[in-house]
Amino acid sequence: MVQISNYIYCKDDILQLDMPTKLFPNPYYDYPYMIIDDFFSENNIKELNRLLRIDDDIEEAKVRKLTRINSIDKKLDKSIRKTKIHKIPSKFDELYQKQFIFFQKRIEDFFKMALTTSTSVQILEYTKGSFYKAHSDDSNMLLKDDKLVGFKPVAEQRKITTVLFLSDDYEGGELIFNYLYNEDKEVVKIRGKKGQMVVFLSNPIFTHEVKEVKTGNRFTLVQWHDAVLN
Ligand SMILES: O=C(O)CCC(=O)C(=O)O
Ligand SMILES: [Fe+2]
Repeated sequence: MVQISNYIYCKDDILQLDMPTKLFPNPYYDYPYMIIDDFFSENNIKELNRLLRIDDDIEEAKVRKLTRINSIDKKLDKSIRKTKIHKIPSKFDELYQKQFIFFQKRIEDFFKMALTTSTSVQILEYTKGSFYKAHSDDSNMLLKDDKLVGFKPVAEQRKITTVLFLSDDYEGGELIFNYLYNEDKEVVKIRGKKGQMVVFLSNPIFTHEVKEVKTGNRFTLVQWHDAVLN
């Protein structure tokens, strides 16, 4: 294991792989990711949950599946991802933008980057049985005979991922960082409280997964951000 911050370690084998977008935050931090408490207030979360739970304008999420090296099939692949997507209600889109601008400087200082453009906001719903298998947000995994041999960037400017937890009344559904471990050599598992945002780098070191939801509904608001390094 290689220590990448005061309390977090990274598996050695992953570091040997071909990974053009590899990047780490400052190694002197306690954690290599940021947690922002109360990005949304309790009242806002409550109102947004009410709207989402009656919203039936949902879409099944698609995943770009890498079939052969250099060939990406955009088929819906249920073995990789099973989630639904909601549009953010417009009132909350404005509120989200306002809050994001408020926290942007802190995010930029933490990662020593300047954010440029961001994707539009997506609200994901994970009902019982939903999951999202291990993936990196800026690259596809390159497999050879079912063995991971490296990563191929799909979005080189994409540097930062934000996940805002909108609910916490569910079991399962942990956000796992597959290659990161704590001091007790346990894989890093995040169980965000509603209203909390987790901010992490989008590169393969921060490959992540959402474990299957066992009960309840897990809602997250995700966004990917392009940035330039300071
Ligand atoms: O729902 C989550 O916690 C993570 C979603 C995710 O990894 C993504 O959309 O890229
Ligand atoms: Fe992701």
